[in-house]
Amino acid sequence: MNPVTVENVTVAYHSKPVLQEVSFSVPEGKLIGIIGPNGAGKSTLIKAVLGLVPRASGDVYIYGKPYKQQRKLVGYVPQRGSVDWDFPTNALDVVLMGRYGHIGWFKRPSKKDVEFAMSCLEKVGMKEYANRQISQLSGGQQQRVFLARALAQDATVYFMDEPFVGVDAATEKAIISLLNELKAQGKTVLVVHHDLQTVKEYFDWVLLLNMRKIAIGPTEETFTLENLQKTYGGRLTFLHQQHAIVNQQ
Ligand SMILES: Nc1ncnc2c1ncn2[C@@H]1O[C@H](COP(=O)(O)OP(=O)(O)OP(=O)(O)O)[C@@H](O)[C@H]1O
Repeated sequence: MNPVTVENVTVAYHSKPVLQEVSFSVPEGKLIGIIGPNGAGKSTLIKAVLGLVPRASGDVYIYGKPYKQQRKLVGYVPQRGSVDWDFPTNALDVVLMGRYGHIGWFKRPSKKDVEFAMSCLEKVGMKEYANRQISQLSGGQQQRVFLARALAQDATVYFMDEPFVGVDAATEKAIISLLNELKAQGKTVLVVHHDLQTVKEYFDWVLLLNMRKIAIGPTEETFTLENLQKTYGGRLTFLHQQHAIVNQQ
């Protein structure tokens, strides 16, 4: 069964549509890049799947059932910029938030939960920052803490919104090896991604989006100049660059 199925989803902000009749399914155990220009509706698509913005129409299924019934299966890494980092909390507590689906909101986390959260921090190289206030972490370190929180969720399907933005090369490598680890465990990971140069290297599948679904499928067949042209429109200089990228690889 498909981990994610989106059927005819339309989303409008203040009655202006930003996603129109988007339909697709993704296969299990793949890393899938969501690619498209600024304002294409990539973040909105993720939020619509997770029920964080209302859909004007359409349905979303996670392993064949509505998201509400499958919440526990789904992990989310929001855009770093969308979070209030001044909120007074430390890295460990942020990661423990990922466990609440398992713990229940009104119970205290057990020793086991804390140990598991610490092991997630260790995986992203942030164990020694467990007690550090999140406002006192660098952007890349904050991003790693978010990934640790997603790992703590122990989900089956992950949605990540631009996890590579503002991180250094070492952190980018750490994140991509983590994504590959999740994939090796049979998990499905959908990632909003901007750097077209790394698409072929990182992703098994791509979803090209610009208000509508332009194309979806295995990267090799789908990440073509023709599809990029359809996705990015007539930005000529830009497309020349893409032409070089597509031809280089
Ligand atoms: N809360 C909101 N209220 C009104 N309009 C919004 C809201 N959030 C997003 N939009 C608009 O919806 C469109 C799609 O935004 P979205 O953030 O989904 O695009 P994106 O593809 O993720 O862009 P980017 O690559 O710049 O992050 C944009 O035109 C944006 O201005």
